[in-house]
Amino acid sequence: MLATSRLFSSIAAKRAFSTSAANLSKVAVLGAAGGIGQPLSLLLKENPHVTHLALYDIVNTPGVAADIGHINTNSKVTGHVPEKDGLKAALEDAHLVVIPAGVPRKPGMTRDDLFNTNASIVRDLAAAAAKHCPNAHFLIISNPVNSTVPIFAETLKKAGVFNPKRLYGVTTLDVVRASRFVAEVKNLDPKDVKVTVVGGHSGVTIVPLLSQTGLEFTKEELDSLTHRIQFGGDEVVQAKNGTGSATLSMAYAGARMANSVLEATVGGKKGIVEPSFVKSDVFAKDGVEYFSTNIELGPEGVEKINKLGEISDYEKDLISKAIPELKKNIVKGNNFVQ
Ligand SMILES: NC(=O)C1=CN([C@@H]2O[C@H](COP(=O)(O)OP(=O)(O)OC[C@H]3O[C@@H](n4cnc5c(N)ncnc54)[C@H](O)[C@@H]3O)[C@@H](O)[C@H]2O)C=CC1
Ligand SMILES: O=C([O-])CC(=O)C(=O)O
Repeated sequence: MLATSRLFSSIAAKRAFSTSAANLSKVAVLGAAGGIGQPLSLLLKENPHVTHLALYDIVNTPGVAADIGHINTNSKVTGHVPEKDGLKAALEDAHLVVIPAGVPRKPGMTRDDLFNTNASIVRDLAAAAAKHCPNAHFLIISNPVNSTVPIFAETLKKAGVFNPKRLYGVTTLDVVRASRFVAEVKNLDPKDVKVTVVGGHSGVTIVPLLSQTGLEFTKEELDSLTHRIQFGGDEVVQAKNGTGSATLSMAYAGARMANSVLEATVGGKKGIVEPSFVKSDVFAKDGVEYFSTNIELGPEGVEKINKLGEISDYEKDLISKAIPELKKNIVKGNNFVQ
């Protein structure tokens, strides 16, 4: 748990000076018994901002909650299944809802191949969230993120409770991977390598801006790193050989994103920047309603959406390939609800 300790050491230090209950909050995880859900819930149990961790899944959450609930941090842990209004109980009073519910890929599948199963799961969870915790912050992990975020937004809109500042498609894993892969090639410590990744979360829609790292790359390095960052998920899907996709690295990335949102919204910390697939004007002129760039978080959620900044011709070309695919994915999500 070294990485976890590092992730939360700054909060732990802060907590020693400020234990005000008003700074703490309920977090619900939907899909909590799954490959991502379990390690993510474990990491959230270590987060001192969390007062109550509500674990919801269609199966097995009583066991997961009993297990995680023995960890001696301050938060209460409850497990919920659909019976006895479990979803309502998990969502009511939630400040943050993290959603890794849905099926993962098998070799040979694209993320879009998950649409038929996951779209309705995400829509139904969004409808429940609209009813029971309309003001919460929502982190969407379920794939295909490029479509599930529009689905979640459209469902909230239908219920008249959509707040674009509080809906985040989780693309953190792309920057976690990019940092690791670039550090490997350049023989650096990943903690010193920050890579901005923009666009969406699938194949060519994932656009790393390697020109902004301050590092030099040969054309060969650019090609292979760009490909590895865009298709990093496939490496795990193939290695897992039919048993799923990234779960542990995703739990790490999801816990980092959740912590950043908590730090900004309840911890009062300023200047936190994370990438996220949000409602954005950056490519609105091209008909792209949602786009991931670095966003600055504040007490209300998304405070400022950064533009791309200066990018190379190589990256302009990548963007031009990402835009039509993104547009298609977003329209598909929107149409599913309308
Ligand atoms: N955004 C990202 O970067 C990443 C996204 N993912 C996506 O996350 C999702 C989950 O992946 P895994 O945890 O590996 O899958 P998994 O199959 O291990 O777990 C999914 C869980 O969702 C639950 N579930 C299904 N329907 C539900 C419903 N209606 N309500 C609540 N829970 C429900 C299942 O019972 C299961 O426990 C997949 O769609 C996967 O593609 C995976 C890795 C990275
Ligand atoms: O590849 C997948 O299907 C899961 C995912 O989104 C990732 O690992 O980035």
